[in-house]
Amino acid sequence: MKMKKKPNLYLVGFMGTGKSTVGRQVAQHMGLNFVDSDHAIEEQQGKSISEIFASDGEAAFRAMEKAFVESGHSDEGNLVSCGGGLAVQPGMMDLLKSRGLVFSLIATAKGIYERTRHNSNRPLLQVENPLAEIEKLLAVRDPIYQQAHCCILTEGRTVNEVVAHVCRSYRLEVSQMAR
Ligand SMILES: Nc1ncnc2c1ncn2[C@@H]1O[C@H](COP(=O)(O)OP(=O)(O)O)[C@@H](O)[C@H]1O
Ligand SMILES: O=C(O)C1=C[C@@H](OP(=O)(O)O)[C@@H](O)[C@H](O)C1
Ligand SMILES: [Mg+2]
Repeated sequence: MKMKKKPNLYLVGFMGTGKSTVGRQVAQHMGLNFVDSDHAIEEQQGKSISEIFASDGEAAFRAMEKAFVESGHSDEGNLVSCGGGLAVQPGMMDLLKSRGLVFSLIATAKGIYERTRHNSNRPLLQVENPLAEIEKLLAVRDPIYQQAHCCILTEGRTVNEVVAHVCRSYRLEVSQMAR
């Protein structure tokens, strides 16, 4: 990544770790433009994530995420809250890291289940046993999320605490890049 005053910050991590909620607030604090990959894709496609999964399928959605990363936003000044599966595609962590800083938000399967169980807008969790599905997906995805520049625990911490931690870590990473 080239040295930039306000490098892009990509928030990655599993569904329900708080990427969208935390990202919006961090963007406000840091003067970054807030982009949510799911919202950007919904707007571009004119339908919801659930409708995209139902009508086009998951593989098509992953191609839309890749196209978003490659050409859907400028290369500095953005905070991008990524959909949970975006960073998992082969080569994607390296691509994100070439475009900015990448931070992972981390939570346990149980915590994720509690945060997502009352929502029906995540098609991958609309199954008979969502907790088992979360555990299965986490086992595959965790090693990939851990390749981020920085991993931030969210369990047992308020949104405000996580926001403050992300802001501190972003400032620190930017100041170290300037040296
Ligand atoms: N640190 C936290 N503590 C408690 N609840 C949280 C925390 N972070 C996020 N949440 C809640 O979890 C749910 C999922 O958050 P969201 O930002 O949509 O996650 P993601 O974008 O990673 O899927 C929301 O209801 C949000 O308010
Ligand atoms: O983990 C995933 O594969 C997905 C995560 C979702 O975003 P959030 O992580 O913001 O819930 C959304 O992109 C889609 O339902 C698929
Ligand atoms: Mg989200």
